[in-house]
Amino acid sequence: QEIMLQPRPQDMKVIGKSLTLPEHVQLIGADNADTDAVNILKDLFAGRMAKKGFKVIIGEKGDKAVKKYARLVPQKPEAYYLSIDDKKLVLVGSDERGTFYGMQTVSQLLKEGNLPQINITDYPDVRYRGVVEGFYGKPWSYEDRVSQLKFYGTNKLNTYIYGPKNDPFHSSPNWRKPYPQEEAARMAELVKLAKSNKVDFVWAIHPGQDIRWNDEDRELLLQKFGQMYDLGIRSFAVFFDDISGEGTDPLKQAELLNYIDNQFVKVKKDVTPLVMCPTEYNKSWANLEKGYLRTLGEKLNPSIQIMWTGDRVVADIHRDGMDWINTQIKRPAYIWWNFPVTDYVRDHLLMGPVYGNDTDIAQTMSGFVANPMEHAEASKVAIYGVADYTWNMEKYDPNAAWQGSLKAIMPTNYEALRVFASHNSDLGVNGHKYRREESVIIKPVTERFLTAFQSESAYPKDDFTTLEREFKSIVVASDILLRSKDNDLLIKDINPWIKQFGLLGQTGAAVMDMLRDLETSDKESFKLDYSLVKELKEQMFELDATNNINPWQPGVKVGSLVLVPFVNNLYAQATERYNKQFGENLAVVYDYCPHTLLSNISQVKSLPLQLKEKTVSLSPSNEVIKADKDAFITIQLLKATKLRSIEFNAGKANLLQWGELQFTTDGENWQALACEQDGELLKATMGKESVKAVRFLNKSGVPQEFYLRKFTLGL
Ligand SMILES: CCCC(=O)N[C@H]1/C(=N/OC(=O)Nc2ccccc2)O[C@H](CO)[C@@H](O)[C@@H]1O
Repeated sequence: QEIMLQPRPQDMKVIGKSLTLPEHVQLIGADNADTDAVNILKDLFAGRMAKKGFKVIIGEKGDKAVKKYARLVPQKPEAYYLSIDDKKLVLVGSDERGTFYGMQTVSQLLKEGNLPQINITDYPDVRYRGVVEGFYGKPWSYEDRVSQLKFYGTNKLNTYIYGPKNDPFHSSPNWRKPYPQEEAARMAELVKLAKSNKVDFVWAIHPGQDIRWNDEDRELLLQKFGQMYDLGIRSFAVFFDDISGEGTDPLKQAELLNYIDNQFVKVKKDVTPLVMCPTEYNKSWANLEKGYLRTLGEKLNPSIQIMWTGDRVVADIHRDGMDWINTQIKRPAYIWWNFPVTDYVRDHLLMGPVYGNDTDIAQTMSGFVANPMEHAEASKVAIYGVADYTWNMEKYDPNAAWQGSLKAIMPTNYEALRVFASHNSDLGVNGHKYRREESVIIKPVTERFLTAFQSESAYPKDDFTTLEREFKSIVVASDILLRSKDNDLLIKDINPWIKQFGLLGQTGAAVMDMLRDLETSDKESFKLDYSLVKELKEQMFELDATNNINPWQPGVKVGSLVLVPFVNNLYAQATERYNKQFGENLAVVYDYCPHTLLSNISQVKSLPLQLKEKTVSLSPSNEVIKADKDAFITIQLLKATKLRSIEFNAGKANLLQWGELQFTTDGENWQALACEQDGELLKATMGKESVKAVRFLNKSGVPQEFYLRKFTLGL
């Protein structure tokens, strides 16, 4: 069958039938070839080394041993030429990484236990490829990072940027301080592991929020870089994202970076080009009159890489957007792709395919790094796709890469993981309005089925069977994953979601049973299945309320785009059908949120409302909210209700000087709420009226900035 390699090689030709592994292998050139590559080679052919036998000729262009083949290697970084026939295996790298990557390919070819006869000429399309650990939330563990770096070596990714927002020594104010001994030692170990996997460990600093543009801070920054250099770091980045104030000045930023470039990078000689993250890092924030980007483009030394997230903070990358930014910054942008990061939708997992980026833009970018989830293992699905996409962009196939990633991270229980991942790929409603496909195969069946059921016409029997099988396969997949030994790190990390997924499968199956009971007019069974669904939904609610607790998007959501709405709607409508058919009055329960968010602040108006047992809340967001005068945020209830509590936290203690919490009983006339202030938290003292809506209003007559920490009504 066709040989599938990850990433897909640029050019591959099978030149004969596969051979059995040779008894004796004679290494030629091993003492000059890349050590890491030779180590893999010796593992692969362990026990077969001999003075005479099947020749394995290995080396980099310029090595004597491979002189004869040097012209066959592309003149590009990290390229290699691999040829296997019945007499010999030849592997030539354009550099050490090329040889190492060629050896990764040999390792994949030998997986089947035999030796294909093949010619491969290969090289990466994008220069810097990999991951930026740049999310808000719990940084990855040491164990996570070890597993990641090995994964990058196997998948030919050459860049890992260390920039976790919540690491105090990465960001303000402690970027000035050295790491404590223990942490420094762990970092040094990771750097060594990165090196042996041909990964640049890029240490990023995030000084912008409190940096002073003076010699003292400049020297402190160089000192910190020097300390990191002594730990083995040879690649550095400076992030100026998500800051306000003096630190956002492009001239000062450029001067500082050029100084670091001239006084540190150029002096050390073995340090890779500096990478910087601008304050205006996406097109929707670019202020062309101010000329921030143009200033950076003009002033920054040409070798300094400038990061870019695309047209918006979270966006897929397209040709026109690349042409636009490259013109502004006068160099190819270095893409920071904010996927599969979930620090703004923490209750969701993103395990679907990598898709949506143009495939004709490899030459327009100097780098492409993905910002992952705090769930390191689960992020490997997307990282695997990025490895394939950035190595051979034109030929990238999202679905093939997705299937390959699932097999790579769970070789035995691949099928169970595929079922799980296929229904856990969308983000749900979110402030960035970025969405993904989910439950793609079953989606049309659910729509067709629900339409048929609602219109009282007979639903297609095979659709019923398809749906019933899908829910059963979900229950089976969940049980298999919970016991799987394929990848303990993964199963441990996403355990709550796997359990929730199993409950969803059971709930769906029970709803299908309710429909069967209607068909057979079996009232008793219907009532039992109805109670079972009610119980299962309460278990899901309970699991959602007691796992993955965090102040932003708490809880455990699965199948939120298609399956959950489908099961909820069908459950409610089957109950309505039962009540009508048998003159009963079982409670008809939907789970959608009946309340409404209204706002004239663009960053806020598409945020989701979260309905819990006794509260309705606005989902908090990390970002600074820019509110013009008369800006408002309103939670409007389905019907006027006596409220238990009203809480509002905008991360500002002086809130009541410019803002006001108000309520209305009729949706027209607003009156101020008397509040007590506890730090930044506003608590309204409750009256006896029934409230139709509550709003926060900027009544200062001037724009204000604040954070959305909490806006919760107690029902
Ligand atoms: C070059 C990209 C910088 C970036 O994306 N920064 C953060 C980031 N920033 O996004 C914002 O919307 N930031 C922001 C918006 C308004 C005001 C201040 C910050 O979004 C990601 C997803 O949430 C986070 O993981 C990142 O750490």
